[in-house]
Amino acid sequence: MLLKSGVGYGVRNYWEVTKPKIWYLLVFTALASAVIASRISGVDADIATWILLLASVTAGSAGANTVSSYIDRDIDALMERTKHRPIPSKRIDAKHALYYGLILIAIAMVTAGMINPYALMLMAFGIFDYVVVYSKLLKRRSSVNIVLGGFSGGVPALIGYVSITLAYIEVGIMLALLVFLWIPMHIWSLALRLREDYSRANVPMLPVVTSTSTSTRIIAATTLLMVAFSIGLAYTGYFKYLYLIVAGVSGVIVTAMSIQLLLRPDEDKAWRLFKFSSPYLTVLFIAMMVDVLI
Ligand code: HEM
Ligand SMILES: CC(C)=CCC/C(C)=C/CC/C(C)=C/COP(=O)(O)OP(=O)(O)O
Repeated sequence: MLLKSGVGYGVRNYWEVTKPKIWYLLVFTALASAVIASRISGVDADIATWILLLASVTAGSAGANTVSSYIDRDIDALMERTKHRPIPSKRIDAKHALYYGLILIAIAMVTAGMINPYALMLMAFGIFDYVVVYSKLLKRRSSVNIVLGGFSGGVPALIGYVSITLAYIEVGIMLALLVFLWIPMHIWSLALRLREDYSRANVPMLPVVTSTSTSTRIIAATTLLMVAFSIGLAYTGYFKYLYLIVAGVSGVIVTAMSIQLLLRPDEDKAWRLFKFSSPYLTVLFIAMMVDVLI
């Protein structure tokens, strides 16, 4: 029975406004990067660092998503995909959501600062890039909004890495870059499937402002670039054969899906590529973690 009033109802709404199904993976990339950092460098962080990392990236992602939901409340009300969210559906007062998001961001900054200055600086950058650069400045103005806004997506992985060590920092940067390169396939396949929705809200996502053939060509090209980079990671000497096999097999699958979308574009193929994108990234990070742990 879905609660329609009372404490449980409020808690559910304040949980939902943070877009938890998104930040689960953001937090996972941060923790996975921290495990990789720990094993590659041999640094054994204390439990407090792990708890602070979990708290800061969860609060930072949840807070940034909540503030972006406040910023996007007008366009969210116009899109089928988002109009039932807590703010447009008036289950949470917009201003209350803003204050809530800002409190979460404050918690993220304090806990990141308790880890080290690098985590704090990266947290500030990641939140600024997503809330200000992407949500406030670019999302409604530029068809390449996710390029500059995409840096934020890779930041949790880098925060996870620097929370443990700066040794072999190139690995942390490569993990963040992998996420960054993954974003175009992730969002542009969704935007292709929901182009009418985005068009109604005047959000110039690339598939809205370009033809289907152009956007599917760009999706296929960015997917190939991401797959090549992911397989290249296997030859850096930090990971072993399991990751190479997983990156190879999953890379072939996601490449085939993007080429199928290019050759015979339709909404189902776009949706399937979008839905495959998150498990794909998850599996890559799991394989890297297992490779450094065994
Ligand atoms: C600028 C960068 C990004 C944009 C514009 C973006 C956009 C989106 C959008 C519009 C959705 C659908 C949300 C919904 O309808 O509930 C979504 C889902 C999701 N995003 Fe992203 N995303 C970005 C980066 C990321 C990053 C970096 C991660 C994690 C590393 C991520 C993880 C997810 C997950 C797990 C979902 C749910 C997927 C599903 O429902 O199967 N996103 N994203
Ligand atoms: C360091 C740190 C914590 C950084 C924050 C990283 C972060 C929250 C990235 C979120 C990326 C994302 C899911 C965007 C959703 O786009 P959208 O707002 O266009 O999606 P929507 O249309 O579903 O609202």
